[in-house]
Amino acid sequence: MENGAAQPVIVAIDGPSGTGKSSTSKAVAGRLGLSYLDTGAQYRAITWWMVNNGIDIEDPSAIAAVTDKPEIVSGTDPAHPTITVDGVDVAGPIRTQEVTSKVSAVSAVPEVRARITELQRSLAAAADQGIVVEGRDIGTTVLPDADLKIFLTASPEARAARRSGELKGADVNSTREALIKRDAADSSRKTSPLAKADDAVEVDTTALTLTQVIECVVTLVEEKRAAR
Ligand SMILES: Nc1ncnc2c1ncn2[C@@H]1O[C@H](COP(=O)(O)OP(=O)(O)O)[C@@H](O)[C@H]1O
Ligand SMILES: Nc1ccn([C@@H]2O[C@H](COP(=O)(O)OP(=O)(O)O)[C@@H](O)[C@H]2O)c(=O)n1
Repeated sequence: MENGAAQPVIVAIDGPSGTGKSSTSKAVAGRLGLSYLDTGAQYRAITWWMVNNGIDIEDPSAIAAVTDKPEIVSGTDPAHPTITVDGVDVAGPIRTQEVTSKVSAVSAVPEVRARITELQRSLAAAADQGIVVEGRDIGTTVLPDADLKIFLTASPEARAARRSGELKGADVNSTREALIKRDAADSSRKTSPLAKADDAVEVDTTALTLTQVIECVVTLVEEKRAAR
């Protein structure tokens, strides 16, 4: 147990939008003293840069040609996660409706995925205590050897209600349609689509509170550590 606890632990948390990945991952990492990485924020950051630089989002070759240009830096402290592009704090701008509506197209470009995946692997390797990495393809592609893989799900209705609660005044029906559209694009792309890894534990969060989901994941991590 003591030896196990000293080894870094890698946790992959995947799932569609609004299933609770960010809130759960941040809390679990904070509780267990691990680093935390929001990979969606990285895809949003590169999308923000493309939009800001007038790159045609509909043209994958235009995106591929400039993929290496922006410098994307993620801070992995779960109490204070950060994201910068060329030194600029973009934590706010990456959450706009414009970026949200364009991120699936940018993140489907293989060159973008290759670059961001490499960044993610180097951050995971540098995390002394271990890390919770959340996204869409972490268990399947980015960290296939993760110690624990979780796949969060929830009904589209629950996810839309959660998201429109965050976006003040947003209509639940249009939020639901936008979520379904983004999930479909993320699940159907050729390169590392949103998917559950065969060895992931699926947790349906529809009827669970956030606290219950956090407890469930913390218990699973502790069981993994104890079994080492
Ligand atoms: N089990 C849950 N029950 C109710 N609300 C939740 C639950 N999990 C997350 N939330 C809320 O739903 C919203 C979306 O959660 P978030 O963690 O950002 O999801 P994701 O990262 O999967 O898109 C947040 O406002 C969060 O507080
Ligand atoms: N590992 C990942 C994470 C996100 N993404 C892309 O980035 C988008 C935004 O991810 P996010 O996690 O911020 O999305 P939300 O579910 O929080 O709204 C997703 O819709 C995907 O298009 C991805 O392709 N691969």
